[in-house]
Amino acid sequence: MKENAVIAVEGLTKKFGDFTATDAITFTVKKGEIFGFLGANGAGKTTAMRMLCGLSVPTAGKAKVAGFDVYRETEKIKQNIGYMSQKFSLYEDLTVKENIRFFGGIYGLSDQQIKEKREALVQELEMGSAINKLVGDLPLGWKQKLAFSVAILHRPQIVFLDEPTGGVDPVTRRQFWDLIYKASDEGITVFVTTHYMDEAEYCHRVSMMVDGKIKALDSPKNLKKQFQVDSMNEVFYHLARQAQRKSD
Ligand SMILES: Nc1ncnc2c1ncn2[C@@H]1O[C@H](COP(=O)(O)OP(=O)(O)OP(=O)(O)O)[C@@H](O)[C@H]1O
Repeated sequence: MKENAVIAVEGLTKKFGDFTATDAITFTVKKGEIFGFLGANGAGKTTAMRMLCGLSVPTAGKAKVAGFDVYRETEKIKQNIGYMSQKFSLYEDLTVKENIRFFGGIYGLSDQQIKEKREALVQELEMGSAINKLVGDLPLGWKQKLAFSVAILHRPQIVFLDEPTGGVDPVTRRQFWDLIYKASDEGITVFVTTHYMDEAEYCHRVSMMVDGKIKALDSPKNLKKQFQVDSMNEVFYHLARQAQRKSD
């Protein structure tokens, strides 16, 4: 593994029968880096992310996540990562406090650690008044910020975010990204999929996936230069229109 690489992927492939969902992808991600993992619907992002999280066995290729092998050390991987998706995050029928206690317990934190983390988190998110509210009753933007903070409660090496800000406006997304930058400054690596191009602009580097393959990978600035365009939106459009694969 390259020095400083917390994710190292080489020729990683996943087939479902004859269909190759993720096709020999190769890249590395550095400690503290914010790595955007982009692609049109059906490009193969979720499939790749599931392999990196130790939730799905690759068909071929190699990958190490937090120094652990995706074939043999999936339990170690799960202990060293955080995960947040639009679909699975917090329990809506538990309060903010109960969610923090529940996930803190799952991550193996002591009662004292959970209390300290909870106090810091509530202060950071300015959520003191909501601590005993049901998560289901909170505005979506608050839920997402809370879900992110809970996903890094145990200070994992890497946090995987699968379309974390779906459905909220650019201002709320920007606030969410302040939390991402803070985590990155603390050395947590952020691996994020998104369909929002304002978020792509916020990443240190972005990979663009088309039909299972990585077609471009660089900083937003260099990608714009490479494709001679002014925005990540145009970079995305340029690449995504090459896709043959139909989205679901
Ligand atoms: N378990 C499975 N069995 C068969 N095909 C699958 C399976 N999981 C995913 N696929 C197919 O693999 C392709 C890639 O899917 P994947 O969910 O990884 O894409 P994605 O880039 O995450 O898309 P989206 O942005 O819509 O979530 C799709 O064509 C999908 O239908």
